[in-house]
Amino acid sequence: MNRRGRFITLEGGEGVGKSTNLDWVCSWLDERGIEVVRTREPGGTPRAEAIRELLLDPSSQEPLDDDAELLLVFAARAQHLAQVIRPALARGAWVVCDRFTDATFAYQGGGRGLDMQRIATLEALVQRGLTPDLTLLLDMSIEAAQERVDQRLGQQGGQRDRFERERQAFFQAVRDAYLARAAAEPARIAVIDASHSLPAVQAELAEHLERQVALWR
Ligand SMILES: Nc1ncnc2c1ncn2[C@@H]1O[C@H](COP(=O)(O)OP(=O)(O)OP(=O)(O)O)[C@@H](O)[C@H]1O
Ligand SMILES: Cc1cn([C@H]2C[C@H](O)[C@@H](COP(=O)(O)O)O2)c(=O)[nH]c1=O
Repeated sequence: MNRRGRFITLEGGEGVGKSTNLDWVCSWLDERGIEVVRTREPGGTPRAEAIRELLLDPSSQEPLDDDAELLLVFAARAQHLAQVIRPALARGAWVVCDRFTDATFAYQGGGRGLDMQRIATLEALVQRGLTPDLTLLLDMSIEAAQERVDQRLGQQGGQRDRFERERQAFFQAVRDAYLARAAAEPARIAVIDASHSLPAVQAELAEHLERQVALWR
């Protein structure tokens, strides 16, 4: 693939501020004249969003098998890559995505305890070498992030999805897996202290984005 754009992902556990900061990252790039495609996983296309519904729906009485969950995540990703991400990168747009495969290693690998090597095999099959140029990992304590989730649900209403209903140990394993990936790939994954105020978090995000823009030009 003739890849001209850049691929930025935001990652982190529940409630760390990904959606809030995704808006800000997109505006920051837009102000610099860069074409931005804002998207998310699981989802990003109508069919992939339908898979997202299956994954997040807390109401079904039928438990979702861990392997089925993993394969659904990658099925949605294959569709998203084909319909949105690869075409956007090929025409030179920058893709900013709320979660990508680091989330699979963190949630299905760390949280569910699935074999990381099996996940890596699916990653190679589906992505064929396409990985993010920069990953902004928002990190903070589980307890403080849960307070933010409660605060958001209090303000906006809605119910906890299937993942948000998991227990504390699951979220701790997710966080540990994210941090392990960041330690293994420090050149790609920047860890941002998400417990800071929004302006402080965004100042740190800007430093990483500046570096990416300088590399690109
Ligand atoms: N740095 C911050 N300081 C204080 N509050 C924040 C900060 N960042 C985000 N918030 C607030 O925390 C709540 C959760 O933020 P947001 O929805 O962006 O998180 P998220 O990571 O996308 O969550 P989820 O994974 O559950 O979708 C929101 O009410 C948001 O306004
Ligand atoms: C990409 C991806 C996502 N998940 C989980 C993580 C979240 O709980 C939900 C998505 O909802 P949010 O609005 O982004 O918080 O899906 C996952 O388990 N595996 C993945 O690869």
